[in-house]
Amino acid sequence: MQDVTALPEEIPMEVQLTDAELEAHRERITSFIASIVDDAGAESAVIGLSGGIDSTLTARLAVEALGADKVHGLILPSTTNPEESMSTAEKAAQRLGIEYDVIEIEPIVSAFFDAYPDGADTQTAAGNVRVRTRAVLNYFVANTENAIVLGTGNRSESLTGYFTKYGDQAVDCNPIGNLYKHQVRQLSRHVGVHDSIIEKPPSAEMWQGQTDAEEMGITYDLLDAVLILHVDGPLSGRATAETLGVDQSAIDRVVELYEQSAHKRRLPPVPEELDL
Ligand SMILES: Nc1ncnc2c1ncn2[C@@H]1O[C@H](COP(=O)(O)OP(=O)(O)OC[C@H]2O[C@@H]([n+]3cccc(C(=O)O)c3)[C@H](O)[C@@H]2O)[C@@H](O)[C@H]1O
Ligand SMILES: Nc1ncnc2c1ncn2[C@@H]1O[C@H](COP(=O)(O)OP(=O)(O)OP(=O)(O)O)[C@@H](O)[C@H]1O
Ligand SMILES: [Mg+2]
Repeated sequence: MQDVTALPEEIPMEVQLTDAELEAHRERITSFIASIVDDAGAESAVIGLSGGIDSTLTARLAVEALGADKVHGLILPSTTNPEESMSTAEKAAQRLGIEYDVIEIEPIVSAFFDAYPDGADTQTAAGNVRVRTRAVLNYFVANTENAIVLGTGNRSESLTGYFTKYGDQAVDCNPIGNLYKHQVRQLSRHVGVHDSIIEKPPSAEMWQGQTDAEEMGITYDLLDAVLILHVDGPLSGRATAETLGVDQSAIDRVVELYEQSAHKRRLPPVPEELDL
């Protein structure tokens, strides 16, 4: 796996956000959350808490936007979540002073596996059942409490399709959706998310030992650089590889992830209108 821990300084990227820019993002995101809830006539927001950086940052900004009494955390452990992650999620909820429930999802997941045993041992298919089960619970609570479901998706995940269709993507809004993963880390530091959460390797925890970087075959730092320069930016693939000092194969991998996941970034298509 290729890595670039320190990107060459001459790369003209908005990689390092200044304090003023981070404050602007904070302000934009908190007003966004407040207006989404308000415009929907909702009373509060629901968010799944995993003990990871995306959900901890989003929950923190939601508390800033709405107040702690208007944010409801759901901690939804399964057999594939390390206990440490779930206790980190609980501590984060307690630190934020929000109401939270811990609901074990394995009995629900087992019912799916009993109903269709062929998929139970298929790593991604089974993991996606866990992710989609959480989405059902998020909306069960949102419907009950007249609440909005806050998503935690970021731009790096969106552009690579690194999420479960109608799973963790099944939400009402994505407050940190404009931020690349390294910017999520910067904003998390800026608002005071605990270092241990910022430094933990990102993982969907859909199976034991899973990490985002290993599954995607690229680190977030390199992924973000390629997204910024090539997928979102003006450089050719070759110029991006040369600028970053990495093999073309890294660029090809990112482009492959981006192209293969186009279907996850649009609404389900319908046939063209008949011209009768
Ligand atoms: N071209 C196309 N046009 C329309 N639909 C298409 C399609 N290709 C596949 N599909 C549909 O999409 C399905 C595959 O997509 P999906 O069901 O999402 O499944 P898939 O993309 O295979 O798996 C989800 C991926 O997201 C990762 N993930 C999930 C959840 C959280 C996180 C995290 O970072 O925390 C990461 C997970 O590790 C895995 O790599 C296919 O079964 C098919 O139904
Ligand atoms: N065990 C869980 N309980 C409740 N929600 C969860 C759980 N696992 C995942 N989620 C929800 O799914 C989202 C997507 O997971 P993802 O791993 O991308 O984010 P994260 O765990 O917050 O951050 P990261 O793993 O990158 O540090 C989480 O942010 C959270 O909202
Ligand atoms: Mg995670």
